[in-house]
Amino acid sequence: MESSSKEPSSEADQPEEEHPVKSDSSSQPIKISRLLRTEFDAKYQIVNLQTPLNAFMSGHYKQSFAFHTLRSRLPVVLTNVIDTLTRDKTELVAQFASNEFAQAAREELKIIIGLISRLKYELQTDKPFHNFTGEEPDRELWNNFISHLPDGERSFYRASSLHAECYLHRKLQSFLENSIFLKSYDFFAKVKEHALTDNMDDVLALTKYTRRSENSLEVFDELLRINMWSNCNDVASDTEIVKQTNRQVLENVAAPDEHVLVNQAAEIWRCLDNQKPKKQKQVDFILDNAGYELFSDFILAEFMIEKGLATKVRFHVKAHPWFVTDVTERDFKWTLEYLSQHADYIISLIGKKFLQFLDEGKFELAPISHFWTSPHAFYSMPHTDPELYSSLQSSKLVVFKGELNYRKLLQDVCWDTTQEMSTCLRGFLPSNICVLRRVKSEVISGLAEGVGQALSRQDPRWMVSGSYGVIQFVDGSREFGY
Ligand SMILES: O=P(O)(O)OC[C@H]1O[C@](O)(CO)[C@@H](O)[C@@H]1O
Repeated sequence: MESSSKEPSSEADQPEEEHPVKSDSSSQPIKISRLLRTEFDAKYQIVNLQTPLNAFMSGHYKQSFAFHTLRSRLPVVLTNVIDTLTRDKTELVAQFASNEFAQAAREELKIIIGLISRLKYELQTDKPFHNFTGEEPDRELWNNFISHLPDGERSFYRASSLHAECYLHRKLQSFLENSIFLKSYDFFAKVKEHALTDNMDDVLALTKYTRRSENSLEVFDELLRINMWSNCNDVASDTEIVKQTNRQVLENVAAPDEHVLVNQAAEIWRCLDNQKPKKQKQVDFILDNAGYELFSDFILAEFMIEKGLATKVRFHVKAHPWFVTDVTERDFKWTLEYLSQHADYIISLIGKKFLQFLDEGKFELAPISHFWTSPHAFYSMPHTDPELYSSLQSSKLVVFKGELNYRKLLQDVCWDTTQEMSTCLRGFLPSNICVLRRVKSEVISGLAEGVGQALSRQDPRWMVSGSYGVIQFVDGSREFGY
């Protein structure tokens, strides 16, 4: 989803270009953008700064990844959706409408393309968020949220980027929800399917590697690292590292990995492997991306079940397509079916085993909650979705996968990198918490003193490249008496 095929058409469409010029005082090239505000910056009051410490991530700060996302990445996502709809028009009409209604479906498709173009224009011109006025099941939640945003934080570049990104993806989905013919269409279904089918070598390698694993902390630690590195769907295609890293982990799992900035595997192991036998030990996975990442989630969950670390793993999926590659119920089931029917015997066997786990209640799909596709940071869960919060309280460990979950845990704030994670959670601690995430934005906490500074000197893009990761743990036991 990262490549664009459209030419920018207006000033607001122009990507940020940085033209190297010679400064007067030295022969060093400097960037014009450092000297001049662009028309865009002036119009939308963008400041040429990094995100200040303790501020929300926002497109307001030009030197932030949030700005890059709003200015360059999200318009491309929308352009690609429009391109796909235009390209697949005939196929879609045939799939979703009978002959009798083909013309009406074509008209509707045109309207949807128009709505997406309008959303893109609103994004590029920092327009305010609009209420939801259709049949969205979570309409009230969203409208309530929008109405409580302070005046100056209700548009794309003024809002926190968490809110802006969530709003954009929610609006995109609402165009389908409110359609007649395309209600059940998923703009990103094919992208998600390819995220698995294009990576079957990795699926097979991981399957073979994890058969007959020992029940030990070392193996568990490896699996956590493999799983954390699998969180790569969203990382820009400039990072060849992404593909390689997982292979490296598979090939040389014993090697110390200085790209894992925090590794609390031992604490997670202790939390699950406490000697006291328990009748029920449930682990919850708050899933992120479909494809190879979801497969690697199944592998980690399988290990937990088979080694007695959990009696049940409950998977939380998104209520509807979300952030391009997030797992929905359909993706979850499609993945299991695809694996179980695969021509490769080993893959089909593992697919069938996972289906059996589902039958036996060792794997479970959690009830669908709109909280995961809301704009809310997780600390608000006890108030906005008390039922979900209390269901997580019965879990031994809640595993949060990926970047967006991490940002929601930390409220999308640019914390001091050494801030304790438990502080950043702002009281959100339904149970023990584990996060497995590649670092893709400036939101991070829990690093040792000096690590952030050293990385910034060595690699200024360390926070956004996706080539560093964290395996973090927050102990919820004291509070809840586990
Ligand atoms: O799939 P993940 O790990 O949640 O990553 C997606 C997120 O990462 C980003 O690319 C950077 O924060 C966001 O735009 C998006 O929220």
